[in-house]
Amino acid sequence: MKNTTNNIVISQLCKRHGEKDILKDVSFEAKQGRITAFLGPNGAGKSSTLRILLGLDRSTGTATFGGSNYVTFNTPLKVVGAAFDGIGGTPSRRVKTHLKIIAQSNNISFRRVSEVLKIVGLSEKSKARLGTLSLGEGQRLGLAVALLGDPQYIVLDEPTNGLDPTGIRWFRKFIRQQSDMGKTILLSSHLLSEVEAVADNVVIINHGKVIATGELQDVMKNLESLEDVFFSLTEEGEAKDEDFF
Ligand SMILES: Nc1ncnc2c1ncn2[C@@H]1O[C@H](COP(=O)(O)OP(=O)(O)OP(=O)(O)O)[C@@H](O)[C@H]1O
Repeated sequence: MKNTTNNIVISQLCKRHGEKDILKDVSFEAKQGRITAFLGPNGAGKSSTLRILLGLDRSTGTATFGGSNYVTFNTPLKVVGAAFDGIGGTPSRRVKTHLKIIAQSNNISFRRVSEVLKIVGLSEKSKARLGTLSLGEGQRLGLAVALLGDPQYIVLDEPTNGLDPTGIRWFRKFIRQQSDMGKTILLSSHLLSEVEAVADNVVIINHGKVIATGELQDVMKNLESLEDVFFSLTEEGEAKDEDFF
């Protein structure tokens, strides 16, 4: 039986920038062994929530991994693997060196570097310079970094951006394998079709407010697609953001 204590719990996050409330009492859970998609149109508040979860920004409310704040972890990569847009690092640095530097900072064995490169299909690029990687290869490298410490929690911001159809198919299989291993997975997306293909649970956010949450099947109940759910739950017109599809 799967342990259910390794959950990501977001509770009552409120965040204001100037006059604007960008997060309004955001609460939800991502459960162990499940893929939870955090879905919403551009500007809905997804990245802001994930940044708070990863200790990169502050707010009221709490955001925890198995009951602990990200900032309390001494070697965070061994607990949480996260991938955001961009891979960082100097463009002239080689892929393997990049991973070794990150591994060293978290007390992770260099042996793990070759392992994660193999998992994400980048072994042949280990000597390539970061600046020469394609967008999709950069995404894979971001996933390699996330996996370095073999973490329980995986948090990914728009992980399929820049991937071609083969890459997207690969990603779906990859992330399912990770959840089957009992990992807790939270990924953000503004693409409904992507979420429908990969998620067990879904949390929909719009204008900084969670408007639906639950098992994908339940949220979709009696509706043909998440597009219908989204339009049925948001104000007509306002939510019709072409970029959402
Ligand atoms: N530092 C900041 N100062 C002012 N406003 C901000 C700041 N950071 C975010 N915002 C605003 O907060 C809202 C939510 O932004 P956020 O990046 O969280 O959205 P998102 O759902 O991740 O969107 P996308 O899909 O486009 O990445 C947006 O209206 C954005 O302009």
